[in-house]
Amino acid sequence: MLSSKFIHAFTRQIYHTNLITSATFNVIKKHNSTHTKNDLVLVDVNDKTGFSIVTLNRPPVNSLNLELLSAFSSVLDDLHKNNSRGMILTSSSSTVFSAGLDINELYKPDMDRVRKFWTSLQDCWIKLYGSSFPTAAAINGHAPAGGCLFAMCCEYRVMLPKYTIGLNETQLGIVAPTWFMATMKNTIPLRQAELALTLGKMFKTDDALKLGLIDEIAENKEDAIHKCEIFLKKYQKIPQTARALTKQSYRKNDIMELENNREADLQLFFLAISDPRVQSSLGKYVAFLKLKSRMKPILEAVKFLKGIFKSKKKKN
Ligand SMILES: CC/C=C\C/C=C\C/C=C\C/C=C/C(=O)SCCNC(=O)CCNC(=O)[C@H](O)C(C)(C)COP(=O)(O)OP(=O)(O)OC[C@H]1O[C@@H](n2cnc3c(N)ncnc32)[C@H](O)[C@@H]1OP(=O)(O)O
Repeated sequence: MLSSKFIHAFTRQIYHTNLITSATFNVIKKHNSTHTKNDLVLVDVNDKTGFSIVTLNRPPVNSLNLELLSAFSSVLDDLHKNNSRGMILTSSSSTVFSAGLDINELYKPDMDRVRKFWTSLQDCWIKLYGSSFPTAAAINGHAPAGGCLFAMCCEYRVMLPKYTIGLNETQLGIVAPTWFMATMKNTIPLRQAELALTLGKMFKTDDALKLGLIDEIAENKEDAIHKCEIFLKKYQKIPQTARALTKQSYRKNDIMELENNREADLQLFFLAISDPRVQSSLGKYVAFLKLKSRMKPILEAVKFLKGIFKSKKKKN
């Protein structure tokens, strides 16, 4: 009953998007690139392929706060309305794809804002994981937690060498929501997902490839985007509605589970972040991140000096 209702709704939605005239799409094409409020998310449409490159642009680490999530959510709406031919998700940072949820939204939160924040995150996940258009992630930097989640929502992942990706929540003393877990279960083998989730494991690029958490390794960002384009082009020969319905049917149980329990999920989140032990873990983590950031110049100076000593030793 539920599934036929769901398929029916999605079929209507997809037929609806197919019927949207190309006029709306041309508006985007003509301008070629569109930027959201505050430029937190940049959108560039490739005239030749019709693929949109969506760039998360919140320096320094693209941590996902309410404003970034709201901007991303409306970009996903636009792509859907404009019957996008495909999306490539990437980052404007040279070392971080996304640092995941902004810890400042979770630590000592303002309850009004945190409700909007969590609802926006739910919106983004439902729209991205269930998108009718095909998606690929060009992971040009570290992708912990929420960063990994958004990459896993895409159907294909290309990552640059020597970065890390994973759902590390347990390391922070928090529990990944069930829909985060479901997304990982849809990406890597079940047992590996359980181990990765309970250990809060971050995988280096090579290991992520072996595990199937990513699909390819690229030399640099341009190469990653190119590889994503090659993937998206494969769908050009496949009838659009059949492809979209297959994807959405495949993911529908996970999506319906959240759709039907959004308020309960929100309440569970409130309960979790109100727990003094969770707040204490988050507080320690915020302090650790700040300390690490401040120590960076010292660590870099030590590395530099070590290099000089090493080269002097070699000469002698
Ligand atoms: C039933 C439910 C139970 C419990 C629910 C409760 C909560 C569960 C909800 C959801 C699950 C959580 C999902 C998440 O996404 S949590 C976020 C996890 N993210 C991380 O652990 C990443 C932390 N960051 C890093 O590891 C590094 O920053 C990174 C590798 C990404 C980049 O390293 P780099 O050396 O390039 O930069 P840094 O010097 O470390 O950072 C620069 C700057 O940015 C600040 N920063 C970093 N990450 C975050 C973040 N996630 N949020 C906010 N701010 C962040 C860092 O402090 C530095 O700031 P400053 O000190 O001002 O320079």
